[in-house]
Amino acid sequence: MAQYTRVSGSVGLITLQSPRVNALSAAVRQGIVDMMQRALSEPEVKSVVICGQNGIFCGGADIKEFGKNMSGPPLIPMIHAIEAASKPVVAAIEGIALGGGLELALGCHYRIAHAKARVGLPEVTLGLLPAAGGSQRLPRLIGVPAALDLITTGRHVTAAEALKLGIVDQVTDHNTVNVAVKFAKRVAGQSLDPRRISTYPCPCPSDADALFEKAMQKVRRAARGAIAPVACVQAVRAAATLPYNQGMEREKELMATLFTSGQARALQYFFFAQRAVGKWSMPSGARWETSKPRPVHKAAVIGLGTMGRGITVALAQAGLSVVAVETQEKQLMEAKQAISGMLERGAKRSGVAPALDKVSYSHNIQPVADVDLVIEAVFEDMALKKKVFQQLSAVCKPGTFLCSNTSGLDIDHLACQTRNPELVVGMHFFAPAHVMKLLEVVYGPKSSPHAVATAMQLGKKIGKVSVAVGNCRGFVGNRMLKPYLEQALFLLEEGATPEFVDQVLEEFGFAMGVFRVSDLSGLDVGWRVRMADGLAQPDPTTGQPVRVRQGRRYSPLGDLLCEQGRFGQKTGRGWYQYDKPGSQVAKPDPWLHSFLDEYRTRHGLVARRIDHQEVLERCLYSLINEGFRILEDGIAAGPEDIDVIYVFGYSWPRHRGGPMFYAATVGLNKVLERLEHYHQAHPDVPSLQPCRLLRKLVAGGSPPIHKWREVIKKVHSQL
Ligand SMILES: CCCCCC/C=C/CC(=O)SCCNC(=O)CCNC(=O)[C@H](O)C(C)(C)COP(=O)(O)OP(=O)(O)OC[C@H]1O[C@@H](n2cnc3c(N)ncnc32)[C@H](O)[C@@H]1OP(=O)(O)O
Repeated sequence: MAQYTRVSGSVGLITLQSPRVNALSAAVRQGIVDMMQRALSEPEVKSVVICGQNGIFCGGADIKEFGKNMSGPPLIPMIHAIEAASKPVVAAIEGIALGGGLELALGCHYRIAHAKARVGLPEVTLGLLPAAGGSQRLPRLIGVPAALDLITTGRHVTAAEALKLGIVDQVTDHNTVNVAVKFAKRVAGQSLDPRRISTYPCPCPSDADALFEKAMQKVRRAARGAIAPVACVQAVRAAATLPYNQGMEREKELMATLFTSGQARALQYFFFAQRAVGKWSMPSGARWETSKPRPVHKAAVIGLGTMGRGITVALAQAGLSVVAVETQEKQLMEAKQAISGMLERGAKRSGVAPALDKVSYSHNIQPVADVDLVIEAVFEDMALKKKVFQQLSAVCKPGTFLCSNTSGLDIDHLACQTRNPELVVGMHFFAPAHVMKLLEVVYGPKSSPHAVATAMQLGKKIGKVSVAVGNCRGFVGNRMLKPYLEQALFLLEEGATPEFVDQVLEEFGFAMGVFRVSDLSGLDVGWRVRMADGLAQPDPTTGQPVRVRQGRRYSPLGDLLCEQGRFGQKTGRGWYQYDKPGSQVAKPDPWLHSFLDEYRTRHGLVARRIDHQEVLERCLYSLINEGFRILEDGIAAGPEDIDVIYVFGYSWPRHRGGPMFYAATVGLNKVLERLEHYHQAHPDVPSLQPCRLLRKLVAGGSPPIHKWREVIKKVHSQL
């Protein structure tokens, strides 16, 4: 809807009204068309201001309408009519003007923004391009390089930057609508010809071909197979090389391909998935709306290794006071230096003062007595963590939340060490903790809804996307990773090379294949866990590693590499070789190939040709199958939780929506059929056995992903 009022005698004020972000739904578009007609037909009205209700100009097209039958007036003619109007139209931008919202503002003759407003064309993040003239008007207004940057990244810019770039004409600290109304009165009657952006020539640099070639290479490198960024470059190129009307035709053509693409569907699903995870629920019935978080002003971090340092930085940068505790004096000194460096570099990047004074350091636990929340980040060792939780429980003031950054240990065992187990939750950060967006908030059987709500709110405050998950070995992310890693090792045993497996996964869209990731994070990390689990020891009778452990197929390849001191990048050798320890350039290693040959011979394995399809299916479908088990077990509330974890924590390509959305795209019956096929070929690999929920979904006709929760509920009620 849009409301019309006459203000200050001669200004028609059109207010967009569509909670929460005044998206351009059919009703809003109809309202704009009708109210513009009214303003233009009233002789007393000399100029028009468009604004949005509740301090938000417009969040763009209504994404919920995509994929449905679009009704109401189309956006492009609506914007053209505004630009062609005979009376000046001023956009009063408060809050945000994004996507179609900014395109609407670009169709206006003037733009006035509040100092706190942000503008941008984020369509690329939804698998689209700015197709309501944005790709043709913005380069004409601010030039090709700046428009390419904004359109291909989708980044939001502040009002100050928008003014500098020339996107807005004025920025104000005062009431934006009042300022816009005054402005509209002043410009009434002035010629509008110089204000219609579509008539501007596109300022095009002399080396346009080279510029577009470079831009194309850059987006292709970053896009990991996403098609929208490429189409965005093509659309801007059309603006630079074609007259406006032909450019608009090209924009429409490119959009037609994107609009119906699977990638756009995946990215739009992912947009709503990110919002869905904030609406968490626990099997107990506790939910986000009814669970009140407690305020956290002061926090503590225990253990200042890599993770503890990153967590300290993330908390301090968000304005919290942090007590950083490290009992080893040398490590404490090093951590102080590292944390200060990270804070200084971060502050320089964002143009603010470094939050050095937010962090106080201690080599004992006493100063945590008055904090509101503690995050334990000591070495991943249950005995050590238990001891820390006992100490914290004794030292902290009543009501302090005690959180562990464990990546997979049992939260309940830690909660049992404390006087108030209801205050204990997991806060599983991902390295580097001040950079990675994901936070798994892990609730145990005793965790209170307040503790979960507080950890979720703290996550939001420090800029993380937080997902509430149940307590099990590896939680969601690492639990699903296990069968994926296992399949990758089995593929090596059967004839593949690390570089081939990685190539297939990188072509799929992962930033790095499984073996390159393993080299980066260090092979010894998993080795230590397997040793603690009694898996990595050689067979006591022969002294030879065996390929069966605990009754199922096991690959000791990773353990054997670790026994040789090959821990990955840090030792200069792992699944690949590196020029020197610490180097990041991975090269195939002939030693590793001979080692694999010898290994296969020793174990009577005959190498066979393994194709792309098998690598993808075995690695991804085993991971997806575990995802279904996680849903079946109630560890994640819905597929969106898993997908958000995988995109933000494990570099799953966003344009494929996450593993569960991908399974839905491939077809659940196909996933089931291929899992059955591989399980038949490898009956000693339980993770390939299709789980009950997957079978149930297929038997129920493979309902769309937004209906899975209903099936999951039924599965739970039958248990
Ligand atoms: C051939 C066809 C031609 C068609 C041409 C038209 C194409 C136009 C392209 C576009 O305009 S695409 C849309 C571009 N806009 C965006 O990408 C903005 C998306 N929104 C956001 O980034 C954020 O929501 C926000 C606007 C920055 C606000 O963030 P905040 O954290 O304050 O709130 P949220 O929780 O994210 O959102 C609140 C609420 O609003 C819903 N929502 C937000 N934006 C839209 C939207 N564009 N359409 C529909 N709904 C939207 C969001 O889902 C939340 O809903 P909930 O139910 O409260 O969870």
